[in-house]
Amino acid sequence: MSDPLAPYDAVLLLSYGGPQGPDDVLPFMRNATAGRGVPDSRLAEVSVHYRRFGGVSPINARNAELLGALRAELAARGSRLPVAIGNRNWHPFVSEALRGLADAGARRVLAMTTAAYGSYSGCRQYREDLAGALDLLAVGSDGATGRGPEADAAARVGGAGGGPVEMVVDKTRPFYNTPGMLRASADAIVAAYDELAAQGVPAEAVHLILVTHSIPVPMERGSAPGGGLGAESGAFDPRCPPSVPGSPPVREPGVAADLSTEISYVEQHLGLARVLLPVLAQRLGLDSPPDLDLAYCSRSGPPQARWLEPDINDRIAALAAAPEPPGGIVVAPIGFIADHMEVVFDLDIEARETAEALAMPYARAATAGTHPALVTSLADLLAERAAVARGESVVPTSTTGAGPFHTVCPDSCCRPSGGDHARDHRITRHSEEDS
Ligand SMILES: CC1=C(CCC(=O)O)c2cc3nc(cc4[nH]c(cc5[nH]c(cc1n2)c(C)c5CCC(=O)O)c(CCC(=O)O)c4C)C(CCC(=O)O)=C3C
Ligand SMILES: [Fe+2]
Repeated sequence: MSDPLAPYDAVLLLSYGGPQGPDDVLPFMRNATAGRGVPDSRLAEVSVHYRRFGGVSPINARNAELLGALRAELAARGSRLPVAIGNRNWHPFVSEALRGLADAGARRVLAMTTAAYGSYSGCRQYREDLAGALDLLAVGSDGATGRGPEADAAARVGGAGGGPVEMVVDKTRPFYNTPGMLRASADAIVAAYDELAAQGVPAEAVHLILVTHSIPVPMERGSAPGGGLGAESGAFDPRCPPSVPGSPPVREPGVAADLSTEISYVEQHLGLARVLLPVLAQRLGLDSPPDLDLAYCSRSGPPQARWLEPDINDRIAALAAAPEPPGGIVVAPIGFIADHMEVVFDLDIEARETAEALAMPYARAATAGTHPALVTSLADLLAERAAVARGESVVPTSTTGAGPFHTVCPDSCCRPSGGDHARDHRITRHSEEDS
């Protein structure tokens, strides 16, 4: 019997990666900031966050848990495909993961990111990582020496890996608008409200702040399939040449793609918020939904660059200074699916300290993690993408009414900045059947 995820022969979870010990911190930080205009002062500051946790990022353990849960769910659905993890900035790198899958016989891989929302960082940049890894694979290297042109060249000369392999990798759509994401977020926020209630702060007195990773304003403008606000008209920007020379435009078999409904990084969050808030009102017995309040954490980049605001700490301070301050604050990191460094440092340490200094009761909602509803939705998304690859008709579901996001990334998807085509890099090619 064929695998439910056929025609794919392997699944790859794409993630950011993080240091596994003190000696990894600096090289990891160099990878994470290489060529990205992050000042040395910020590199030093974030390195201290990692050292505070013994140089071990929590992201590796969280990703291992997700990998385990996804493997179990796929096995329960009758799939025998290997499921691996590959990271952008630390071992196992995407190149190492693909080499491992290739050595096990995989030639057509289905990739899914741990990023729930589409943006350059969460979508296109992973496709660039894949393109680089596929290049290494094609010349016969395992890429174990890491990223960057020099490392790549060294890996090629060293030839540590097996022989050259041609592989095709496809990627699933963002999953912020799946039922699992909604369910997991609602459960976590209700639990955080309960935590404050136990401290004597009733739900009516709580102010909810949804939090996500800040990104540069130009990246926000580029963060939609049509090239975002930077594109002049239409879903596809005719000025943007195919990223892979000679590749035909991407078409989705069986999917009536209305890309005009595709929305930017911020709009994706607001879309989830708009369906989440009424669910919360109902679950918490509130007369009206909590206010829609989205704040940002983990700003990076030089001080003069514009990033999405308000910062979560500034937002807490503003609420505390309001004429009628709330009785307590629930901070819900809906932008992240796991408790990695941005959550355990920026929210559990920094933002909590801000709230405590202002005598503001504070509870941080859990991330979705391995919530069974999320794992179900992730497996559904893999199945959906496999059906598209088989040429079957699929109707992608969306809880937000604003999607569904494209199942196959259009060429113009998630640019680093709204109008800056010169910065477009090579991205992975899709398989023949999709184009
Ligand atoms: C949108 C987004 C997500 C969510 C989507 C996704 O999950 O992918 C995300 C996740 C993560 N970001 C992470 C870590 C870092 N991000 C950095 C820097 C940056 N992030 C950016 C954006 C995002 N980042 C951007 C625009 C930069 C500026 C430089 C650049 O344009 O790339 C830096 C450099 C130092 C700094 O400037 O903070 C670090 C160390 C970790 C791992 C945490 C751990 O170890 O537990 C994770 C999951
Ligand atoms: Fe980041």
